Amino acid sequence: MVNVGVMGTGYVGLVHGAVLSSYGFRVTCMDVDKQKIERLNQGISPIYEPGLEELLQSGLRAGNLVFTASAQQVVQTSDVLFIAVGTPAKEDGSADLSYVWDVVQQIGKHINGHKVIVSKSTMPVGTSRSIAMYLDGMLRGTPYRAHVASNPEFLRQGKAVSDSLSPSRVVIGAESDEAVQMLKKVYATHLEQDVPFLFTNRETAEMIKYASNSFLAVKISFINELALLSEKVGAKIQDIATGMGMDDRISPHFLQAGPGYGGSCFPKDTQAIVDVGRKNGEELYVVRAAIAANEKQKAKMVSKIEETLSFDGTLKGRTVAVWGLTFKPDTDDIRYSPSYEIIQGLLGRGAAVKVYCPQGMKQAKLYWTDLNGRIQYCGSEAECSQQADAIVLMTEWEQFRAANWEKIARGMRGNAFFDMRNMFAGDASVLQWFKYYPVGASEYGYPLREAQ
Ligand SMILES: NC(=O)c1ccc[n+]([C@@H]2O[C@H](COP(=O)([O-])OP(=O)(O)OC[C@H]3O[C@@H](n4cnc5c(N)ncnc54)[C@H](O)[C@@H]3O)[C@@H](O)[C@H]2O)c1
Ligand SMILES: O=c1ccn([C@@H]2O[C@H](COP(=O)(O)OP(=O)(O)O[C@H]3O[C@H](CO)[C@@H](O)[C@H](O)[C@H]3O)[C@@H](O)[C@H]2O)c(=O)[nH]1
Repeated sequence: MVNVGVMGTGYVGLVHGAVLSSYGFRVTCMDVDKQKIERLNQGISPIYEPGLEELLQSGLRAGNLVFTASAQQVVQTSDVLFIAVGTPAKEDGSADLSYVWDVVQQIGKHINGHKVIVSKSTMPVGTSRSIAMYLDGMLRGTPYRAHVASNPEFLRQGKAVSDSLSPSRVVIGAESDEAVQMLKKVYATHLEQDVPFLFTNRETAEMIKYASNSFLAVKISFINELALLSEKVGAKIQDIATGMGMDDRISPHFLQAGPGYGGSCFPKDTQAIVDVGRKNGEELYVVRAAIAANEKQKAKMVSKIEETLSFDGTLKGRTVAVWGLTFKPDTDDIRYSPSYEIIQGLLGRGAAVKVYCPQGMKQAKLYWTDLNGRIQYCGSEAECSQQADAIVLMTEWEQFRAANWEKIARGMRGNAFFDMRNMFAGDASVLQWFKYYPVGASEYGYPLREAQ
């Protein structure tokens, strides 16, 4: 049986390690964050991800999932090592590969046999080859070999466990038989399940990851720009997306207009591919435009609220209830969430801001420290809306559907409802209580669908 090592226990490392342990592999997960490792050893997940904690606990109980802070232990007990550390954006938009190189150095230092090294982290084209060259240099004069492969990860947060159990595809960029054979063993379950596999070279695998994320970001920015136009010309963006999506070549996915994309991947990966383009003398105009349109979208959402609510060109004296801080539902991740910029925009125009999020408030208090003392954290959507002039729904958490609308509306000072996710478009049970402002349709253009 193959011994698997995972370096980095963020979303990708943890979910990948836990899923492989559920397939019966002995998996050692390593992280430099000792507190995280301590909690993981107690079966406590450091992130909110449906189904993950159960998987961690069953791996720990079965004894085939081990957490350690020792790089030596993970390197020396594993046949295959997955690199799953962060590759965040630097100030200039390029990918910060310092965590990746820390891990590679640890591998070179502790290596005690032939190993297959697999990058799951999203890395600019050429990085896997550089890692291979670096390790070859370090191992010169020893009997050991490092076979380096790229195996990008496509999981979505909030659906990470199910995406890992049933991935859309497995992409393997490998240039040695040892690496290919090892990854076929690791992914034997997916091979049996007829998950599509693509074997290619390392550069192509690295590019597929950036290409996929950039393309999805382009799709979102495209529909968001059309949403802004639709508001001006009396068209309805949801119907436009439905009509476009009826063409298989376009598909209806990733055509939900909203306040702009966020998260730990699209914003940094679009910037990183533009940076790679620039360094190679190719301007990626389409991706650059998607980034610019995303910034515009967030600013436009603030202007829309301001234009609707302001008395005297500012939002002084207005109270806004923001529902949802995470960049999407079913995660506690607030990285690059559009909520942050919308809140900043509202505060900058003088509004008082109250917030509520089912899972994101702990992280927000911890990381959005510049907002501490400037916004009021509330215990529920109803408390958040008390005496507010407007609700701004930022994240489409399912629990919002069960809100007591009459109670919420009666507890408010005003009755504006900005639905940045079009979650309640056409829903008469909600619309009867509010002046409703969706994204991508003029106020009078609704309901989009006839209320049942
Ligand atoms: N989050 C996602 O949904 C997702 C999906 C696909 C791909 N990716 C990519 O996967 C990579 C990891 O993303 P993430 O969101 O899981 O990261 P993360 O930021 O959540 O976690 C990274 C982890 O690596 C640890 N780490 C840092 N240096 C280390 C070292 N030297 N040794 C061991 N551990 C170390 C950190 O302590 C942290 O726990 C990134 O390149 C990202 O772009 C992320
Ligand atoms: O039609 C849509 C779809 C998404 N979004 C927004 O786009 C962002 C990203 O959403 P999503 O892609 O669902 O979340 P992630 O978990 O960031 O997953 C993306 O980024 C991961 C990290 O690279 C990849 O692995 C996944 O395949 C890719 O979907 C969020 O702010 C969403 O609200 C929209 O505004 N409209």
